[in-house]
Amino acid sequence: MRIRIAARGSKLSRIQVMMVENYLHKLGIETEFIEIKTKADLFQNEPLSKLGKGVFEKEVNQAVLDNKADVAVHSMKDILTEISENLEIYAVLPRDPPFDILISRKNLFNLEPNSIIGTSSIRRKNFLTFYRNDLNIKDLRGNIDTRLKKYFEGQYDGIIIAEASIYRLKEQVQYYRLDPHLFTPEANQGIIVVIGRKKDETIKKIFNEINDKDTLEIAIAERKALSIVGGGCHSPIGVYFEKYDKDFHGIISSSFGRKKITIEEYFHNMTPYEAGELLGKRFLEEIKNEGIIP
Ligand SMILES: NCc1[nH]cc(CCC(=O)O)c1CC(=O)O
Repeated sequence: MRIRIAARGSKLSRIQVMMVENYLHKLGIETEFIEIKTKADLFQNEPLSKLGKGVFEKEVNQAVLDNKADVAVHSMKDILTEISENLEIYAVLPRDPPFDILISRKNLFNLEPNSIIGTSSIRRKNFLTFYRNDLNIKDLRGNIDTRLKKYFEGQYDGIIIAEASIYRLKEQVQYYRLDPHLFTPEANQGIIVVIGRKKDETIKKIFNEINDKDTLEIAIAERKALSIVGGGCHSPIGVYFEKYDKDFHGIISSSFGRKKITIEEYFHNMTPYEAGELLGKRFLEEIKNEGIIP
């Protein structure tokens, strides 16, 4: 048995594939890596907002649909919009650190005024300006290793990225973890997902053994909450769920100029769909009450 795995060729993407391969090799299954170039790789200097939807995953998933590969491996937060009806989620790996981090020599509240902070995420920009409207936010694009290089070269006083990236690349750098109540991560951040063809029962079964059930439930709750509030890929709204035994704990938050709306709640005896839906609905109610949406 040999499984062909499609993914992007960036350093982070290759490591993510190796993490999936480790599980397969333990089951005695051989693997083959198939590198796919996506829009995000071909236009590394363009702002993501200009490239449109599906920049990280479209071509990778297409390789699976075309039977050039058996499965696709992605950062799950890059596939928050609906996937093709002929594809489905086969498995998720246990979640890596889900938080955002500030890579800097000073923490968020000790940075000098006018410090140059790099991020291209609208969610991160909005949270940053909510806490510190005296900072100088500069765009920061490229693969994670490119972004780190720009920081080490001194182009920025700090950059904000996902902790999972540093964890997977095993980079040694000083950083500060951003509290999920203050800086709520993007839905599904830190989760690696394997996607395959709907009808391929043999391969689906193998990944069923690898799947981390709690992580999948958390991922579903976060996706459900985001779909209720109408956010897609790279939404300005952060969503974060944790699971304790049978209970879910959820945070949803977004900054609107000088205002920040954050809802936090525990959900007892509920499915991830129900918990996600309730959290999303409470957030919508709140932004209506606050006059943010009519
Ligand atoms: N948008 C790019 C992207 N997609 C996934 C990750 C991090 C890894 C993960 O969340 O699994 C990153 C980098 C970042 O947000 O800093």
